[in-house]
Amino acid sequence: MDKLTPSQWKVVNKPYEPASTLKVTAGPGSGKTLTLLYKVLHLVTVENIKPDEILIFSLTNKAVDNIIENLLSVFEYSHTSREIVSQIGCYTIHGLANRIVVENEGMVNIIEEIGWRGLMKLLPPSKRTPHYFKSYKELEKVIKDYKLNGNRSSNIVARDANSVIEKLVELMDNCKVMTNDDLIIRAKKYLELDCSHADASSSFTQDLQKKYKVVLIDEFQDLYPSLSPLITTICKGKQLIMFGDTNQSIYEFLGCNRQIMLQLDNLHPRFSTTTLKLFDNFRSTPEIISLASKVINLPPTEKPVLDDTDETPPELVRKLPCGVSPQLVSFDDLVAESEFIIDKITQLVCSSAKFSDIAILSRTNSHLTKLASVLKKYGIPFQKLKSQPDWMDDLRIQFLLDILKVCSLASDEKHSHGFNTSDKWQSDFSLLVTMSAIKGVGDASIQALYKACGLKNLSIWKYITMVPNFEWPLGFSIKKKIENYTSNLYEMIESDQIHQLEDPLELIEKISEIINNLNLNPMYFQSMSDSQSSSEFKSHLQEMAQVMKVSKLNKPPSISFVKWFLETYFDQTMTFHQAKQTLQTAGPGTIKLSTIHSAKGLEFPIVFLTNGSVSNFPMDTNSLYVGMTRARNLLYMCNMKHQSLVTKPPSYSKSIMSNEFFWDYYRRDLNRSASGAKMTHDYSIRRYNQLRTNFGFYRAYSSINRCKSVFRRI
Ligand SMILES: Nc1ncnc2c1ncn2[C@@H]1O[C@H](COP(=O)(O)OP(=O)(O)OP(=O)(O)O)[C@@H](O)[C@H]1O
Repeated sequence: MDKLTPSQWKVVNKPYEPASTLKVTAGPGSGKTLTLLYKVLHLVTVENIKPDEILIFSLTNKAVDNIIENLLSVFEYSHTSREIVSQIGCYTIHGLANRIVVENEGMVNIIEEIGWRGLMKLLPPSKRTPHYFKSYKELEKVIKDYKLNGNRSSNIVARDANSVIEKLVELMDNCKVMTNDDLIIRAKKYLELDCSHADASSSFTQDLQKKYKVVLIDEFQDLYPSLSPLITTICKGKQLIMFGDTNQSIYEFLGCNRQIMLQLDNLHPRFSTTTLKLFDNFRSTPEIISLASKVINLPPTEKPVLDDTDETPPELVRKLPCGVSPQLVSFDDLVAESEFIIDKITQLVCSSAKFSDIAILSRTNSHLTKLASVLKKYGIPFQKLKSQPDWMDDLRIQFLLDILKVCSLASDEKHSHGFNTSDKWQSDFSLLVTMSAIKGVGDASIQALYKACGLKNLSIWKYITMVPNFEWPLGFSIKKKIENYTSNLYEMIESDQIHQLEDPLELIEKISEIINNLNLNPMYFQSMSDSQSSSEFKSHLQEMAQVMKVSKLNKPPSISFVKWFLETYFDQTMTFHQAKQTLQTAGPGTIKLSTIHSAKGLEFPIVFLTNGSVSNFPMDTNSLYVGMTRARNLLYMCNMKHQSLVTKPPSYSKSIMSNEFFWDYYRRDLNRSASGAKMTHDYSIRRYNQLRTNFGFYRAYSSINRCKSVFRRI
């Protein structure tokens, strides 16, 4: 058990008090997450708060996974630690909102790329001039703006296009298609509704209103204004304990953090609000802290300034210098950058580092993908840390899920007889999305069909299966294509087969067969990166099948398998993803690849921080600060463009290998015994030299750019 410092104890020992706020502010590596964990332990063991009365929030799945994993070790003294931890509510804010909404409304669609592109198909051609919606991203922005501000929208396009946007929003509402912001607003609405009927049977929504006594928020600097309605509703009247560091705020593009913090600061009366600070830094070497402070513009040897809310003695804990400063290097291209990274990794693992000590952090996912393919070529084991598994981002899988939704929802529509029930239309959205992927079915046909359904007051599925085709306002060849679509899905929907299939593999097989017969337009999936090859699709399909198998095991008897999977696959995937990543960490070491955003709250002994191999885009200060402060001992920074940093081309050096002082320091820092350093220095150098010859690293890291003039002449 780590020995807490007096300032950490002060946070932990602050007594439980309903309707109060405790705000803990502290820099990176000061032990905020650790203090949060011990605070939970204290609440359960000393304050007699039951585990199921404690709710913990963070913004990213990774941060939530990290908290759950560490809670297990904090409670390990108890033989029921797993049970205790499983009772503590630990969620991302969107995960929690999703659960509330699904509990109250059944299956909902969170709109993603494929859905926005489907909606684009419904825009009248005149509105599809470049002036209006050049891309689905632009449409997404306008719809979000319209939902927030309606006719008051400051966006001219949203106001101009109002009637079109209005129709799209209506379709989204009818089909329960939501943006993440809608999800938050809907969840808040259900929390308020539940308040009014006190004796409704127990539910997740009610637990949130009545059961929880303490809400802990990790990384409060990541909150943004649209989360405010839900968070303030949940926290009001409870003890709110929040931890954060404004310098690490990297979600400002989603809105101003200060705005929501003001609301949270004023949630409870001033006399019930306390702010405490932690000043120590247990993570990074003074060399790293000094450079990071320069970036964020803090005096490096900042003495804590005490304010009237904090009498904590400034007993600073800092690591001793390690003797190696962060290295800043710049490159002409990806080849030179990756040679540098591979060479350094080789030196490090030929010394005392393990692959699992190393992380490569980048601003963008696309740069990570390029580096991943380089690591693969050199046979270096790596693992991508992602907030959600790759299969969920694969457009082909999203299409498959949409076909499942069409089948399930259209089949339900058969049983809905009320004229104004919302489930009468629910399949429309997924049906439009999937139909518009058929070769030769253009925007005009989709629009004409959708309009005709509106006039008949029928869902699209009912229209194309009940209305004779000579009434359809479509040309002959389009009619044939739509009939082909209908006949492929007909049996699955009309004979209720979709709700009878209980075997995940059989279900995938049947749906794949349908998709295979649909004559899809390959251009529809064009925006997928090259890396999403067919072998990747196969492995994504296998991963989805694994999640399906897990959901099959926990499916309640009262619901069909497909419905259960579609309602819960988001939650189930996250649980499965977390379990899988834990297993991978336990196996042979792998280098971690992550965006800076996904690495929030994590730490690694060695970090390569890269801004992209040829990027001229300066890294924003807070992201740079977050990236740098993930490192405990060694930090390499590639192509960093920032006013406070000076980079230079790398010169070839292997001095880190012979720095015995550093490697002693390193092993002590990670609590590794010297016997763990089984290789002698000479042996390490011999091994490295051999690998260097194999890999072809010589005196400098070669740049293809320099050879460009030669290529031009050829
Ligand atoms: N009192 C302590 N004694 C020893 N080590 C500690 C102590 N408190 C924290 N640590 C260690 O310091 C490191 C950083 O702690 P933690 O991750 O909780 O920091 P943080 O403030 O949440 O950082 P960030 O803001 O970057 O997410 C961890 O390795 C943790 O185990």
